[in-house]
Amino acid sequence: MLIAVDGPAASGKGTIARALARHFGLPHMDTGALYRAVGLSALDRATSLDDGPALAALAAALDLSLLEDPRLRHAATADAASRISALPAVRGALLALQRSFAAQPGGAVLDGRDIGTVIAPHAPAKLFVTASPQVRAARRHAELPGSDLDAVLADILARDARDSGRADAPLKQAPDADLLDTSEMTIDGAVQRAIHLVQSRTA
Ligand SMILES: Nc1ncnc2c1ncn2[C@@H]1O[C@H](COP(=O)(O)OP(=O)(O)OP(=O)(O)O)[C@@H](O)[C@H]1O
Ligand SMILES: Nc1ccn([C@@H]2O[C@H](COP(=O)(O)O)[C@@H](O)[C@H]2O)c(=O)n1
Repeated sequence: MLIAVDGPAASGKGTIARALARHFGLPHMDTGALYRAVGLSALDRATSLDDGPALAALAAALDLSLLEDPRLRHAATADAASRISALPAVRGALLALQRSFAAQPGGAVLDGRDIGTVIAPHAPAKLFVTASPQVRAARRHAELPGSDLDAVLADILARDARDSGRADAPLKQAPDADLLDTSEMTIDGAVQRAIHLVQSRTA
């Protein structure tokens, strides 16, 4: 069973994707972490966030230990990830890794921005998870001690605009994806709804 989960920043797609993976006994890939790792690697090396060839080289030889780095969740890393992910050379360098994860026997759950549209458009179950920007900002603010709610909201809106507005693999709902707006849902409620939607697509 292959499940594609997409949505904007802090919508809850990672929480839902992990819960689906546990429920259906599938491996899970957080593809945003790959872009964050490339962004973090670029910040560490002072590589320009506009230098496509240099960033693609970092992505192609990605140090997977960076996926465990706590700095991956910092706002500066998220911002860098959002900038470098607009570059086709970077996206191209991460494509094979994601597609081969999606192609493993038995299936997988992947979450990101372009899973249902580019990485696995053939996935039988696709969710587009969203929530209002205010709700997403409040959730992210609660996760980041010492953060400023207005700054978190501004960061989320800027990332939404960049992720949706780029030419290559923009954030958008696939035509055959089920929309799941979690603004008014608890985590448990959202997970139960997601399981039901996947079951109805794969029965
Ligand atoms: N339905 C919900 N109700 C309340 N809190 C939620 C809900 N879903 C997720 N959360 C919380 O919101 C925060 C963001 O969720 P999560 O990390 O799953 O979002 P995401 O879309 O994967 O974020 P990102 O794209 O930035 O990686 C987490 O603290 C999570 O526990
Ligand atoms: N499939 C994807 C996944 C992520 N991105 C970019 O990475 C940034 C960080 O992702 P999170 O899911 O961890 O928030 C995100 O803002 C996107 O710019 C992507 O382009 N494609």
